[in-house]
Parts: sequence; C-alpha cells; structure tokens
Amino acid sequence: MELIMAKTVVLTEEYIRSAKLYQYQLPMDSGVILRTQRLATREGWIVELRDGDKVGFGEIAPLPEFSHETVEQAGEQAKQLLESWIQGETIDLSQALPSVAFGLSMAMLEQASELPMKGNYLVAPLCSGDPDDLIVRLNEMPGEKVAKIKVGMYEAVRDGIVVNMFIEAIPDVRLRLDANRKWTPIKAQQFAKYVKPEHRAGIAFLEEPCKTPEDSLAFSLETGINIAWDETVRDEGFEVKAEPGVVAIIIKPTLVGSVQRCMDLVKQAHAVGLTAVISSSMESSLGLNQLARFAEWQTPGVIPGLDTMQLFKAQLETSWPDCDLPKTALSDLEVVWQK
Ligand SMILES: O=C(O)CCC(=O)c1ccccc1C(=O)O
Ligand SMILES: [Mg+2]
Repeated sequence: MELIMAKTVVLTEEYIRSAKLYQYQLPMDSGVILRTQRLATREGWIVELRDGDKVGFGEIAPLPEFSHETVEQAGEQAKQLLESWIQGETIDLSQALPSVAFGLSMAMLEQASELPMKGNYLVAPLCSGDPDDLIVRLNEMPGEKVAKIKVGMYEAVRDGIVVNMFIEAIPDVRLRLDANRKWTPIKAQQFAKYVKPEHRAGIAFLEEPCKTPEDSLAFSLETGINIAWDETVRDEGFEVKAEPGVVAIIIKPTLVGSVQRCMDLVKQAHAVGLTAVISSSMESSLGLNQLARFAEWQTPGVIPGLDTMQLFKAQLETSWPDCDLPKTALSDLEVVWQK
C-alpha cells in the first residue's frame, strides 16, 4: 500500500514543473584582470527549477576571455532548454554550451536532492597580491598546507625567488603554481633554474607551464617538476591518460560542461592515478558553494581551487564561510524569464 501511494505522489509531481531565470551582475574587486581585460562586473544567470515541492538552483556564467560563449548566447540557449524541461522532456546537455550544461545539470542535480550538502570549504589560498598575506593564511590553515601562486606574469627569475621564499618560510607547504601557458621553453627553464633543487618537492604541480602540451611535457621531463593540465582539459580531443610528469587535471565545470561530463573526467583521472582538482571560474557565492559541495562529494580529501570569493565585492544568496561581503538575495534580482 505504501509503495502505491509513493508512486502516485511521484507521478503527480512530475507534471508540476516550473522554472525561473534570474539575471545577476556583481561588482568585482578593482584589481581583477582576465588575460587582457579588467573584469569590473561579473555577469550571469541563475536558474531555478521546481518540480512539485522540490527546488534546485544552478549558475550559468560564461567567463569573459575563457568561455567561448557570451552571456547573451548562454541565456538564449538556457531559455530554449528550460522550455523543453518544463514540458517534461529529458534534455540532452552533451551538445549544450559548457556554461549552460553546467548550470542546468547542477540545478537538476540539486532539484533531485542528489548533491550532498556537505562542502569542502578548505580551499587552496590564492596568492594574488602580497605574498606576506598568503604566509599568514597558510600558517592558520589546518592539515595539509596547499597554496596556489600565479607565475609567468613577471620575470621568471622573480617567480623562482617567490617560490624559494615560500618553501623556506613554510617547509611543509605544497605549492600549486599556475603559468597558464605563458612560458616559452626557455623562460620555463629559466624559472626552473632559479628554484633550488631541494625545493622542487615542495611544488605539488605547475599548471600548464608552456604554450603547448608537448613543451610542457618536455619541461617536466627535463626539470623533474610535476605538471597539471587545465587549458589542455578543454582542448578538442583531450583524453585523460597517464603521462610522465603529469600528476593532476584541473576541472573548471563552467568551462568544461555538465556535471556528468565533470564526473566522467574525475573517474577517468582516478582510474589512471591522477588527482582531479575542482576549480572555480569565478562563479558567485551561489555557484561557488555548489562547487565546494561537488568537490567534497567527487574528490574527497583533495583541496579544491575555489579561493575566488576574495575577488568579488558582493555575495549572491548563499553565504561563503567567513566571508563578510554584503549579500544580494535572489529575490532582489530581476526575473527575466519564467514559466
Ligand atoms: O584554480 C584556482 O585555484 C583558482 C581559479 C583560477 O586560478 C582561475 C579562475 C578563473 C579563470 C582562470 C583561472 C586560472 O586557472 O588561471
Ligand atoms: Mg590556470
């Protein structure tokens, strides 16, 4: 009898689908530069899915200079796919724009109560200014001390000195360095030359040292410094495989695509012994919280690359732990579409 009743409830709920699309704009810290442009305002969409009394949210926010789609294109596609979802159709996200696939699949996951609540908020502190600030934060960090430093912006010599300084100040630190494909093989070699050999073990990995994956692999072979793929994960035809010197893949869901695609990548990475690191594409606090939950669920024990709340001047709906920035509620946003 109980079984039959439960079934009836599910059937009726399936046909009470509704959805909303909110538009958000959040002010950024004045110093945020993405490749060639300053990002003064972060823009995107929040999708709200309802089915019966179950609700789920997702963030669709193409990142300028990184995503290939614009925020307008993403919004248009989101509306089309939401129309189908409302009709009760199963929607195929494998062909959708990455940011749309990510936001919609996350909303569906949350709506189906399949995204666990517990998040990993122990993020890898990102050094985006004064190295002394990072040392203070690392000393306060419980457990494994992992930090992320951008390299390749100034002289390779300076980067080498900064790395030596960190490892000398905090001997058990595990640095994640990120060159974002900025170096030629010669520049990368210069950097390696300045990092004292006994300090190389303090580098957990260096993300994308060179302009091409081939040069990065050669760099790792020559220097013994472990590397990780980030941009390469989004290259056409990328396949997860074990390669000498490669220890991790960085997964930025907004740039990669659906939750399912991200889970496949994590699974494939683990199968060949690589670490998978869930990382931010500068989502608002709403999306960032979901990424922290996703990271705890799919990559337990691995510190995610989510220290990007500090780049914002405001939060959205969900608070980020220990962040005292002002918060905009979803109810303050404009609903641009609903059904
Ligand atoms: O990965 C992290 O720890 C923080 C996120 C980050 O570095 C990033 C965020 C948005 C766009 C590009 C990048 C990057 O990897 O350079
Ligand atoms: Mg990177």
